[in-house]
Amino acid sequence: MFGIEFVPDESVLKIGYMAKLAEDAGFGNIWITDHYNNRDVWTTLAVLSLLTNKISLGTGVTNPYTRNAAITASSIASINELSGGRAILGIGPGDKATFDKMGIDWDKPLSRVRETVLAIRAFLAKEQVSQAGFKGAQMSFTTSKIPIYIGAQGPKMLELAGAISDGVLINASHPDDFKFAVPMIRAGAEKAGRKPEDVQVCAYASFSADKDPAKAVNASKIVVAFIVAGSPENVLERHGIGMDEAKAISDAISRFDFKGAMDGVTPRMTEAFSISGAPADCRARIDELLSTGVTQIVVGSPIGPNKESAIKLIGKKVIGK
Ligand SMILES: C[C@H](OP(=O)(O)OC[C@@H](O)[C@@H](O)[C@@H](O)Cn1c2nc(=O)[nH]c(=O)c-2cc2ccc(O)cc21)C(=O)N[C@@H](CCC(=O)N[C@@H](CCC(=O)O)C(=O)O)C(=O)O
Repeated sequence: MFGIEFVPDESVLKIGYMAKLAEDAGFGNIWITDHYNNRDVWTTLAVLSLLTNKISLGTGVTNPYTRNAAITASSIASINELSGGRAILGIGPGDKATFDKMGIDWDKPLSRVRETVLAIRAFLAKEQVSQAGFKGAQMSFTTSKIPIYIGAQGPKMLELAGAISDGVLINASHPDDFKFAVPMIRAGAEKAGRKPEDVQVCAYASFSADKDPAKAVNASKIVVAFIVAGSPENVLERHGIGMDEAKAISDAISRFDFKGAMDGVTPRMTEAFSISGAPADCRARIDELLSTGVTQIVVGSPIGPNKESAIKLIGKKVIGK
């Protein structure tokens, strides 16, 4: 199964046009990111509900801090009704950097995700909800079942996702990251008495495809730079990337010296943090990921040097392969 990520940092109608392209190219899911400074994720999903016919539509990912469980339940149920049952809720603990700017105290993210997912499930089942601080709140409408996926990287979040979610969206592109993550998801599912195969494992990867592999790799550099700058030490170590190299990139980013940051991106970093190159290169990496237990590839930013031609190329030469 192939998904595709769109970041609503351009007009919603432009995203709608690309969503239709993706549906026609054979993608099965669309994931819309949720950050306060971009177009609103729910407005975007509503427009996509009307512009597409069969592709699933999800938040990739929202969070439990900027909207409470009742509002998120109402929003995803409205999208599900509007799209004829194609909605998926993707929810993660959110971005600390973003919350710092919003003055939101990122306290107990693990517990907050757990209690929010369980409350949303109760709202969607039209129950009277008196958990997570609610006092008998209840939805006035229901729709068909909505899968709930969790965006996770850390060990405890991965285990939690295995225990309570229908799928896990993991920001990673390399088999070594999934050899680390999949056993934790499975352990979480087994501890909760679930079958591990009931939990979809999605490689939410930085992806860049082009007939010219060098052009594809070059287009991925800015995204890889941000991933390197934001990666915890244990992940950098796993890929043999030095803290000093990562710090040089993160310093360049904080100076808004994006060219300097991209110049600091090495082939090892591109290999570790993106799926990029010609279609055959991408397909080879995908096959490696599938062998680790990954069940869905999410084609994330930048998609390619030219988004529209990359969507068509991936449809023909990667999905269609
Ligand atoms: C909170 C954090 O979890 P994490 O899994 O590393 O979260 C990293 C990301 O998944 C998270 O930031 C996501 O929201 C990022 N994210 C997005 N975040 C956004 O805000 N918007 C997006 O659009 C978005 C997209 C996205 C797509 C895929 C994906 O995988 C992640 C994405 C963590 O530290 N986890 C620890 C647990 C920490 C812990 O134990 N906390 C305890 C106690 C801690 C304390 O006492 O404070 C608790 O919360 O109860 C762990 O898993 O081991």
